[in-house]
Amino acid sequence: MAKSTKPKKPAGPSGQETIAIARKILGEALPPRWKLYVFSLFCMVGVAVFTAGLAYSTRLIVNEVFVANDASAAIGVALLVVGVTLGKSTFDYLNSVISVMFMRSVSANYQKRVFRSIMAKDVRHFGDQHAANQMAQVRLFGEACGTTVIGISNKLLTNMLTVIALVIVMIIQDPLMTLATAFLFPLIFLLVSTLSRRIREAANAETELTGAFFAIGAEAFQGIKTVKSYQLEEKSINRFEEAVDMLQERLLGFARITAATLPLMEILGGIVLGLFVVYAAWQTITQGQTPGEFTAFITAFLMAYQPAERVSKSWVELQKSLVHVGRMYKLFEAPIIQPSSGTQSLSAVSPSIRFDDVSFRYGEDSAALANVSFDISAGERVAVVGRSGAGKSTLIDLVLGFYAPTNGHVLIGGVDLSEATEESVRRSISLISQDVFLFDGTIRENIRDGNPDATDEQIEEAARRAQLESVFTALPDGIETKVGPNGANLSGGQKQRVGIARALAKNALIYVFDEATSALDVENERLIMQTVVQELKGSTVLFVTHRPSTLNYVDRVLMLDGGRLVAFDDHDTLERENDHYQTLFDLAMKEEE
Ligand SMILES: Nc1ncnc2c1ncn2[C@@H]1O[C@H](COP(=O)(O)OP(=O)(O)OP(=O)(O)O)[C@@H](O)[C@H]1O
Repeated sequence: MAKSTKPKKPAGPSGQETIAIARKILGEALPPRWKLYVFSLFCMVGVAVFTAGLAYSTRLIVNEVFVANDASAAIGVALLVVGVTLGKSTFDYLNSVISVMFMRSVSANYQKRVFRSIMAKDVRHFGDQHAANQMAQVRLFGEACGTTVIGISNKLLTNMLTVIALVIVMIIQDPLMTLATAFLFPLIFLLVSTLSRRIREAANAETELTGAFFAIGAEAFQGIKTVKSYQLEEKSINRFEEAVDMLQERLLGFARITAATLPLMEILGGIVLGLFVVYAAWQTITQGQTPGEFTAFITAFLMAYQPAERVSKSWVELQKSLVHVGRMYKLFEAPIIQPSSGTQSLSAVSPSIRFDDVSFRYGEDSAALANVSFDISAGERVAVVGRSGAGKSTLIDLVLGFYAPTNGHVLIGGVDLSEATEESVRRSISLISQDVFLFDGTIRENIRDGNPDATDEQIEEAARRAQLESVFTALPDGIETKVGPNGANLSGGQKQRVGIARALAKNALIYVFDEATSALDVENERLIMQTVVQELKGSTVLFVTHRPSTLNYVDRVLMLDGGRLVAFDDHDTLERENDHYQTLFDLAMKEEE
């Protein structure tokens, strides 16, 4: 289920926090790309100098050609103007290309980091968030990093350098008037900081809205058969449209704020121009100044105005990206709770399993497992049974080290899982679940995922042991058949057999079959269970099951009810000695029918 799409109205980060985030990302992103950056700086200075040169050349045009009435000077001045424009355009072009290279490189780098960081989270994190939502974060955060770095280090800098160069031209022409225009700066600062604050407040909700947009869409497509068979198209469409409208509203809000920047800046500029016309007329009449000086000043002012507008617009847009970058750092910094993060290896231990007074809660909910204690010997085969919600999957997740117990200890071969390395826990236990997940590749590649070091013969042997040979005869490319996205080209039973082959290739100490044979018919289940019993002699095997036939292959039955261990012995003894056992067993097995 996607989380609620309704965004809270969170306060954005403060200006100081924003500056700290900006410094952090620049500190990380610029040093490794310093050569490119130095070249980019060179281009920025080039753009600024040539732009100022262009403004200054208007003085020559007016004074040398028109005021002096010298047609012969026109060619020289014209060539100069073309040369200056060519220089400016060349640097502009180079600067744009470099900034795209820079931006892509930064975005790609952070997209990889965000993905890696999400992958490192424990499984609980994935239960809370839709996969599409997480992918939206990967994309949004990565792109925000690229936009931020390039926004600050290139766009802002180029425009600021250009403004400085043009202000120098203005000072050369008329220092007094330049000083008079300085009153604009506090006004611009006030305007920009007000808009920035509003953008930061608005940007916080964007990640959730974008996530909801992808999550709701993906959910409908993934569950398309359910959607169609229950005629839920309208419901899915309405949910998606609601998400689109909310995102749209937010994006329009951003657009309104950013779009307000330019007209407001223009009004300020218009006031300065009006004042300047009065001042220039007075100077010409009373002080006898030449029109060339005024033209150069006005050109420099007008030319400076554009980059100044761009500085303020980029600054306002930057606030939005910085909010996303801030959220990304929070993701990086959030502690990763690894249930097994010790130093001990499980590779040499015998595969016994001990639960020592284990309890487990999901958050504040009531205990999913309460005071469970048992010992499973190495090499034993145990069926884990119980009604729906009894705690079977939770127990298995604790054995797999996906969660750490809230109380008590889980030990494998005498080693507490909290003291074992995560890598050795993963390597020692093999899970074969009901919903087999396959990657989009060949059957061979999927089996190899169980053991990347396996030889081709070992892979084929694992396929044979999982009764896949009969499947291969029906598939044109045999073991090289492409399974499609999540095995879409295979039947449910074929997928389960590939999943079993992958687990067998792993050569683990402990095997957990979580309803793994539920999609197989009785005959195929029998064949596979015989294989499992024969081939996994040295390993400990747990079967979570609702099928009574599984009991033919196990030594003992572990029964849970309401999170408590209610029975643990061989089936016949339990039937004989435990009054509740048969009733509970029948109820648990009925759920299969
Ligand atoms: N991710 C979760 N967050 C909160 N509660 C959960 C979560 N997973 C399971 N539970 C709760 O924990 C209890 C045990 O669930 P569990 O999935 O372990 O039962 P189960 O015996 O495997 O059920 P089933 O046979 O239906 O798969 C249930 O009350 C369930 O609602």
